[in-house]
Amino acid sequence: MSANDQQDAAPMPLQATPEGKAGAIACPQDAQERIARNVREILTAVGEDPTREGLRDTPDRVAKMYLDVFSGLYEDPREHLRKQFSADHHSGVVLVKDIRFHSMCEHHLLPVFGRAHVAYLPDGGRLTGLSKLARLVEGYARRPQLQERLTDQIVQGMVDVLAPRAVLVMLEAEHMCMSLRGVRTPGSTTVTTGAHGLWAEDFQARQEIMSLMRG
Ligand SMILES: Nc1nc2c(ncn2[C@@H]2O[C@H](COP(=O)(O)OP(=O)(O)OP(=O)(O)O)[C@@H](O)[C@H]2O)c(=O)[nH]1
Ligand SMILES: [Zn+2]
Repeated sequence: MSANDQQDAAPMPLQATPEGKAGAIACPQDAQERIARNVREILTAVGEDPTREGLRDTPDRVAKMYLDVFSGLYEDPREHLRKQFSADHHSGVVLVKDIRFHSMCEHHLLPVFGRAHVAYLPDGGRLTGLSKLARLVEGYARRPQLQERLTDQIVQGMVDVLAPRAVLVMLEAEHMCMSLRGVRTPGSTTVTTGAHGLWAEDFQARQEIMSLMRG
């Protein structure tokens, strides 16, 4: 592959998922002010004084924080994959391991963090930039999420844009809602996988990629 091979892929229409959540939504104009107002209310409700010096700017800080950690709602992460290269004759596995990500559990709005391993088998015609796979993970992670949905959206995003022969995604993550509160099991890790194409159908082939991911 040479630098001259780099090209923008022809735009292809992206299908909305049944939940309509794969793409971008518009950020409400008054989001910052509304979040801040409600954080002030939470502080008051727990018996704090939101006007004391240390808390005075907290509602605004928290509002900015939420708009940052949920910024993936306002982009279609699949757009990153449109930057493509001609694959020449490469038809082997492309695996990006250990993509660190942070997300937010949609049940408790507490952080989920871990590593994503993302692999695909190009169709012989299309490769995307390696960093774009990490950007895809990041875009879907920066939303209120379930780990299973995050996994599936990453798989589907790659299928939608790259039309690969196979995709395998594995996420290993710790949920603060399980360590900080509730059952209180710090250090436990949840592993989820999602597969498409050859790696969904062929157990042996899937095991080979999983051992590369874990190796
Ligand atoms: N499947 C799945 N469950 C999740 C995820 N994040 C959090 N949960 C779970 O969502 C569940 C919510 O259960 P509820 O009983 O409604 O809430 P809760 O009373 O706060 O539950 P506890 O966490 O058990 O105290 C909990 O079991 C969480 O562990 C996720 O990404 N995937
Ligand atoms: Zn949770």
